[in-house]
Amino acid sequence: MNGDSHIVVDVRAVEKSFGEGQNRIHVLKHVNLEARTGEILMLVGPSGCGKTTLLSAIAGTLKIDGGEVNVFGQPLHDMSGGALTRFRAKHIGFIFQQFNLIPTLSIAENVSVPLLIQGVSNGTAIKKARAALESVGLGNRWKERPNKLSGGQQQRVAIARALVHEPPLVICDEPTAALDAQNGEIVLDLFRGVARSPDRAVIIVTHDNRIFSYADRIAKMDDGEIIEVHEQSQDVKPHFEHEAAH
Ligand SMILES: Nc1ncnc2c1ncn2[C@@H]1O[C@H](COP(=O)(O)OP(=O)(O)OP(=O)(O)O)[C@@H](O)[C@H]1O
Repeated sequence: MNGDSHIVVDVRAVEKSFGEGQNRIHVLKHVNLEARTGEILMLVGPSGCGKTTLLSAIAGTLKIDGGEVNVFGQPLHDMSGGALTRFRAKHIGFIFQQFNLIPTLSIAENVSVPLLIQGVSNGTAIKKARAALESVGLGNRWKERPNKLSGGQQQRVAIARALVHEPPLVICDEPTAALDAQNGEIVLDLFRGVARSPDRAVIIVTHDNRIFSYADRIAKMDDGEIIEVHEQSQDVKPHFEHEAAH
């Protein structure tokens, strides 16, 4: 990260509850968080503490009860319908826990979807999709359907799809859960490349302690609150821990 970084995600006093009456659970409790250009921000914390809920609020896929979510200066909490969809399509690449690949399309067609939404021609979209698949080590599988691929390979397709249109903000929920060390390293190096571009940022929710050294900052969450944000020196080259320490 450098001194010229800008705030790209500004989460302020965000509140979210699910359910009604006795079943109501308060999942986000006055959450404040910033993400800046040039960084990989990791969000960690125990299962059920609200990480995915917060990520969905930042991605604009979840309506919050209170507070503000500003992304590149745009108030997502005030946007709806087509404007929000268009904003997300252009600015945000997501990698969900479920890969959400379309089973009837080849993996190259799956990866080309974000480009087609932006009006890129079919031929150009497939060409770029194949290059994105190449970058995650699946260049020679481009014609195949998702169900022919392993879980880890499908996860890499989802990563290629999230990056293909070069969105300035990349948001990932457990992007390395199904990946071995070699592929995890390829993916984290791609994320680092994104985060080192001057106007881009990456936010990763993860339990995977093999990848913590790639974070510029780590935000710890517990029971609906951010309890600590810790800045990491990048003097030591980030590396993928080859021994899973789960
Ligand atoms: N759509 C929903 N309806 C009702 N409750 C929900 C909904 N989404 C999440 N929750 C609840 O909100 C709480 C936080 O869930 P969330 O998925 O954000 O946690 P998390 O920290 O991402 O967990 P994990 O690490 O296990 O993925 C949980 O108790 C969950 O059951």
